[in-house]
Amino acid sequence: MDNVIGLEIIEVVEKAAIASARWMGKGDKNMADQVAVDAMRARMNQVHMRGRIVIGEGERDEAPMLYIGEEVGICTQENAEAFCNPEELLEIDIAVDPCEGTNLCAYGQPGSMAVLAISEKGGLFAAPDFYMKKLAAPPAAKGKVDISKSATENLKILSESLDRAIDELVVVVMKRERHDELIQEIRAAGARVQLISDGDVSAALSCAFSGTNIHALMGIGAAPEGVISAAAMRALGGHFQGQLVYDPAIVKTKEWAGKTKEGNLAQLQAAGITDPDKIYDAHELAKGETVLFAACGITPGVLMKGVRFFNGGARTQSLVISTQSKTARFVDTIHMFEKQPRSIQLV
Ligand SMILES: O=C(COP(=O)(O)O)[C@@H](O)[C@H](O)[C@H](O)[C@H](O)COP(=O)(O)O
Ligand SMILES: [Mn+2]
Ligand SMILES: [Mn+2]
Repeated sequence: MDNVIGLEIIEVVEKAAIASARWMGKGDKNMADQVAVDAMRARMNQVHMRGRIVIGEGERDEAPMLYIGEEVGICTQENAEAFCNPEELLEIDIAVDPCEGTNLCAYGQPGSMAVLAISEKGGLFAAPDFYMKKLAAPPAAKGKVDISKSATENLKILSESLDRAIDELVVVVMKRERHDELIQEIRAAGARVQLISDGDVSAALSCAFSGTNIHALMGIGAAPEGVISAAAMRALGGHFQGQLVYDPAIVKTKEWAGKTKEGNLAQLQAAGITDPDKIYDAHELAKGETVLFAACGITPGVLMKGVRFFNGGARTQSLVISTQSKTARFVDTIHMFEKQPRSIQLV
């Protein structure tokens, strides 16, 4: 799978990132999202694969999305039988977030990116559009920290695993009312908190690389983003655990204000989730034999630069991670928009 689509999926995230970046700083998060969705879909439909979207995104906040169950790939085009034999093409499942951090993009803030994860059919957990409690940590702490332990206990374990004092640890937490106590606890334990408004995929991913000065992600974000983060963390050998959250009183968001715990539990049951309290590790959320992850920076982030436009083109930076080739590949691309570019700029 790696060789066949590895290179093509770089372009899928690049196209989405470029489209979204044109709306960077314009204050319109839906447009930033919509153009990324359209660009991702268009490029995906040229890839030689039989793909199925298992995680789209947007139901929760009614954002534009690639639909769950949507089929993508070259064989979904009109007259496809004239130039491809579906039986010969790879059947794969895809989790996408064409613009992860729509607010970040709309308001010109760091950390938004176009992102996707791919595995063979059945290889990715088809997470419902719920919330998820998450714990991400560096490879050295994998299997040692535990989402069922308190933040204080996990910080002690992290400190031992990384051989650094607790006050040398930085934990990323989303700035949300639901995290007020968690933030207090982390600070009381002596660690430092980096608050983010959005973009917890980037935060989870950053934990896997030493040198980012991010040592853990704690707290509750969205479940679809949890699966995408898990795919990357599995391939990188980092720690990732997730647990669905179904109680609106814990989540404390206006989106869930009208929901009930009982209603949410019934929804999970209907989705085939028999144990709503299950703690999933990265290998369960992204269990396929081969897992690919690709991201392209929209705005500048910890790991990737954002899209930089010049007259007639743009430069992007992407990251492709593969369990098959055991690589984390940073890809730097200059895109030429005109047939005869006037100049190709190293921006
Ligand atoms: O920041 C995020 C928003 O993603 P997007 O809608 O694609 O721009 C994600 O990283 C978070 O995981 C998540 O969606 C967020 O935490 C949801 O929580 P809330 O904003 O409190 O509803
Ligand atoms: Mn997102
Ligand atoms: Mn998004």
